Amino acid sequence: MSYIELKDISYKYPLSKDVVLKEISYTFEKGKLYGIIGPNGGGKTTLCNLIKGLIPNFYDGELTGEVLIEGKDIRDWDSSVLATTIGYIFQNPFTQISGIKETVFEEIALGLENLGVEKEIMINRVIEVIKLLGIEDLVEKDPNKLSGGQRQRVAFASIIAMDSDILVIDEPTSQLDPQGTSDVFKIIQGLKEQGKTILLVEHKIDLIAEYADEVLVIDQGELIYSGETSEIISNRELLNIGISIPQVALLSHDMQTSNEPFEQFAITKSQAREQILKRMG
Ligand SMILES: Nc1ncnc2c1ncn2[C@@H]1O[C@H](COP(=O)(O)OP(=O)(O)OP(=O)(O)O)[C@@H](O)[C@H]1O
Repeated sequence: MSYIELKDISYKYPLSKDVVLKEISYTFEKGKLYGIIGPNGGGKTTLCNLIKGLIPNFYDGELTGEVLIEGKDIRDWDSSVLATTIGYIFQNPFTQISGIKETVFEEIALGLENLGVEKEIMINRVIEVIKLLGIEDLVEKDPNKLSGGQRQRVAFASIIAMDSDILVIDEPTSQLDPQGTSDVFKIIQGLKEQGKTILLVEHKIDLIAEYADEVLVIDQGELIYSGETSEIISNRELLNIGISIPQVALLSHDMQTSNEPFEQFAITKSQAREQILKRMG
């Protein structure tokens, strides 16, 4: 069933000469994780801004086509309902922090406070999220003095606290080390298991291979490939536009042309391991 629908979307920012999104149509289903990939400047963040409703509500510009959420045009949604239905984790965590709260605890509570959630429920919810993310050491800290990686975790916490049904996450691991990246992806997987619909911009293709159900490739404003993850990210044509494909997928391609191909095309290490173990009996 279509949950979010883009219908022939084209968009130009007020000050840009060029159209930044070009005739994009796609249907997103509830509870799936969608990876959005593509070269720099292709339009991924702009697409996120659109789905979050920042375009056209915050940015002007020229927009044609429709964004429907649960069948209703995004322009007809009440802005406060939209803000709670869709959580957005910005690419730059420095812009995510409100700047008006003195502690991380208050910062995480801010969205719930704005919604007028009862104090006790709010406190319990914030504590729950802090434990979930393992950021107990940050609660008393000044959010304005955190490192990029810490801000990224706090941004996650703030959004999870809101319990939005749709999460638009723009490069969540750009400021994180490998351990932090793996922790964040465990959280994203947990959110998916809770039935959230997740749109995730991420350059790390191995993570997309492992976690995404479907992938959209955006290049120069056009949706050039879209569909089921293994089909899209095993496409060697991606290399021509500067997108890497997982090493495991390259290995699978080699295997397909060998005398003993894999029974199933592998795009993650665990899938390749399974194929190899099968082969070994
Ligand atoms: N506020 C703005 N006003 C005018 N042009 C903009 C604005 N924001 C982005 N652009 C332009 O729109 C195009 C798409 O940018 P966007 O940030 O959506 O791409 P992206 O795929 O997310 O890039 P990256 O991977 O570098 O984050 C770029 O040419 C960019 O310069």
